[in-house]
Amino acid sequence: MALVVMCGQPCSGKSTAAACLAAALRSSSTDLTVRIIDESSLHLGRNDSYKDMVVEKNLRGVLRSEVDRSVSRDSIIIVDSLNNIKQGYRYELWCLARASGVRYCVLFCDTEVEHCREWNSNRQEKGEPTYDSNIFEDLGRRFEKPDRRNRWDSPLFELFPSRDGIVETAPVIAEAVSYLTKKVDSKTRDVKVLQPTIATQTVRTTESNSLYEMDKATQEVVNAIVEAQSCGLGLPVNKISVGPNLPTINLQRSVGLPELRSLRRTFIKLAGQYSLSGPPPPTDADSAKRMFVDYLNREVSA
Ligand SMILES: Nc1ncnc2c1ncn2[C@@H]1O[C@H](COP(=O)(O)OP(=O)(O)OP(=O)(O)O)[C@@H](O)[C@H]1O
Repeated sequence: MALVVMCGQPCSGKSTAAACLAAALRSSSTDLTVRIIDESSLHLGRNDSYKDMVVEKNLRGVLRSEVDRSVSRDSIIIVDSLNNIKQGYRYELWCLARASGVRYCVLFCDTEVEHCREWNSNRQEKGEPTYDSNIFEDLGRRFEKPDRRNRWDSPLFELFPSRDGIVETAPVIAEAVSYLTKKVDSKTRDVKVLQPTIATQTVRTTESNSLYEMDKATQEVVNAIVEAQSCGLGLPVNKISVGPNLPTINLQRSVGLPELRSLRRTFIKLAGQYSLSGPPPPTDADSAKRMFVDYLNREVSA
């Protein structure tokens, strides 16, 4: 149905605004599916995700593949991340929306950087996770303000959190809700539903596909282990098959779900990093499963 891209400086109020928009959308219609995708929903920490270009690129890849998988004609997806780079990121998200033929908009928290800095340091007192100051300053410098003349920054809804605060009843939130939920008919000219083109479909089938396949295939391997272990009442289980012509999983000890999740995350990160300097991650499910099973057999050898 729609993709909403949050955008703003670090600690500018994006998550607060995303939550207000989601609440306003949900109260506008009870049968609307609204989902927020952010770093924490993918178990990614702020400082770890932005400490250098490699992990930052990896974070973008993971978020993008999650968006690619989730965006659909019957739900509203809100991507709550910095989305600070126009060409490298907002443009790619716009391409994903276009490839899926859904509505698209950007909700910008236009907060002056000195307020963001102050709110970031106030977070410490509230016991919330903060950005380290070097990471905060670096992200602040690199921020590329959205410009409504760009297709990928349009339509642009702007909030001014330091001046107006952020509330569910803000007029801009109401405008965004109306844009996102308006019924489109032949007379509705102010709502754009993006149409796929060959170019945007190609974007979908390249890098995001690799990450998507990797994500899905590794999840299937984890499910197979969890299922086999639950049948074996928590004892180590060997020779778990995940498909014909694939190596079997031979774990020397029983591995709990949190450890499996963490191994899976590390594996996906490593595969993403490898793809920066070498070949791209595997695009087919079997290769991804083979690599992940080999990795698990090596990592859980004692
Ligand atoms: N208008 C405001 N006035 C004062 N503090 C605010 C305001 N809006 C948000 N904050 C505070 O700023 C902090 C960051 O808010 P929020 O998490 O919404 O920002 P964010 O842009 O999503 O941050 P991040 O970049 O870490 O994802 C929170 O502690 C929040 O309470």
